[in-house]
Amino acid sequence: MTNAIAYTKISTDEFKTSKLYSNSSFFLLKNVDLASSALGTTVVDVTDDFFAPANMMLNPEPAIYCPERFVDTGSWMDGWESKRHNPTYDWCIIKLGFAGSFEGFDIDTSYFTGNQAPAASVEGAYCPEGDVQANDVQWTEILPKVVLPPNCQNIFTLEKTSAVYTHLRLNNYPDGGIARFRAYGEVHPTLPKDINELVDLVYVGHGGRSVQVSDEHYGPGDFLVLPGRGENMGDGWQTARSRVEGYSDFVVFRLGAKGHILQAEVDTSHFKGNFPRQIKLEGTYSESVVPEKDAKWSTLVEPSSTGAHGVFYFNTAHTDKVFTHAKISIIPDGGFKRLRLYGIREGGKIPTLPIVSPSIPKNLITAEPLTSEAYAAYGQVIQAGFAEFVTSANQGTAEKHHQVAQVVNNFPNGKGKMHMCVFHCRPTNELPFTVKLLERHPYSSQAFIPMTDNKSRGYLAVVALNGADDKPDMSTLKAFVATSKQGINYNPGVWHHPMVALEYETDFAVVVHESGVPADDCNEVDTPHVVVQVPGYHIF
Ligand SMILES: NC(=O)N[C@@H](O)C(=O)O
Repeated sequence: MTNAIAYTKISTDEFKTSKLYSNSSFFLLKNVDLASSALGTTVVDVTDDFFAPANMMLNPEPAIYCPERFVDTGSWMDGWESKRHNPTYDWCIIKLGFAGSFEGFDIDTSYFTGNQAPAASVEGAYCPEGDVQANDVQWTEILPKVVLPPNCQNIFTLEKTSAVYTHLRLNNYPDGGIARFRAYGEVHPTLPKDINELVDLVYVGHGGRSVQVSDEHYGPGDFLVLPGRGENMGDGWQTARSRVEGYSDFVVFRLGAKGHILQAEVDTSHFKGNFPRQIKLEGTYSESVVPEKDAKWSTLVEPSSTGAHGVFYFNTAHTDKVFTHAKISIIPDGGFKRLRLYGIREGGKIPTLPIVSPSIPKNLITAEPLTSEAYAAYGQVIQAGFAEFVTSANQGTAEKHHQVAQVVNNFPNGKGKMHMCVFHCRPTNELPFTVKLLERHPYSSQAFIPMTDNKSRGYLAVVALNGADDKPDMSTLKAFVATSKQGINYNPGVWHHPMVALEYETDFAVVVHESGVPADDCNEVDTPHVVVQVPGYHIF
């Protein structure tokens, strides 16, 4: 169907002041690149991407060029590149992370100099469910066939906003390479039907958009409201270093829906040396896209500290008020990964406060520091300084801390033999850590004693007592963070997770009795999944 929208091709310089990019109040909102993989957009199907995979077009990072790099199909290219001599044309169907309407496109042929796609067009389809390639799905041309010079951005603004689509089809005439495909527009918000449901009012999928940013030197303010928690610091908002006394950076968001803001979540994941010393949150009500200069701002969260690589929750003031915009300030500068503003839309029923953040998994426990007292029901901590009986030893050159742990052999008929071994443990790369199984040694205690070269952040001990059904009693599940100066001894029959070393490879000397009969030496069971967050590590 060809009812393409009239368009204007603009230069790269004009882009920064065009409606596609500018977040000044003169133009419409700064548009978001709905084709970005950062929004969850993916390639559904492509006719051919022999030289380079189509999904690379969706990478939010700019394309790069590595002329010296070759792969088995030819030159390595950063983008989509189909093979030569297509008698008709290639196409690529992408499923948008969020349905949206469009203001323009950038079909970027950077670094494709003799193998670029000479021409392209863009179509859209609205197919929230089912197969977008089914015969009854209607595809509408949004951008007609346009010429693509090599090695440059090709930016097209539409004379009017397109309809709302869930999928785009990029047609590549007849074949060749496209480095990046940007589809600038606005998310078509999908908010829960139940107005009393707690929602993240600033989330991009709910229509949240940045409308003013003081500085986004290293990463755009929009990144704060993207899905997920990103992969690294590049997925967050980050400013330049300020050198002015009393300075602070900020982002003003227009909420996806006006409402009561009840709790703020600030995620500083991967911001380990540049997280904000403090944050401040304000709200206002304005019918304008960008609040007026004299807008009245209410302080929802007074300047409050954050920290490295973590998630911080702040209950807000003025929960009775309805806001249309929120302003998050970072003092003095820096950056963080995500901002969530949990609230109730105007007209909805405000729940009992404070709320429990919906981002905290229901099956979450937090690891606590390992101490003899806290661990007593499960076994003993092997460390100096806590024994009841200490004597001088080694001609006065040492102290002997007596009987810090009970080494127990309950094997019947003397079947168990004491063994010492070493566990060389690689650190977990999964934090928060999900417990899915536990093990026990029915007849023997088991001691783990770290032997580190001081490169250890310690380890995680997850334990549970035995239940009446002879399975782990999950109500007694606890998680402890042990330092590299603490050993741990599991009492016979105490359920525990296999060793979880943190951050560095760690060797453990292990003392246990074994009979050589597997069922008597160790039992392992699957458990309901429990998420363990470890303070100071990547946490929810
Ligand atoms: N990527 C790549 O090698 N492309 C060229 O070989 C070509 O366009 O055929």
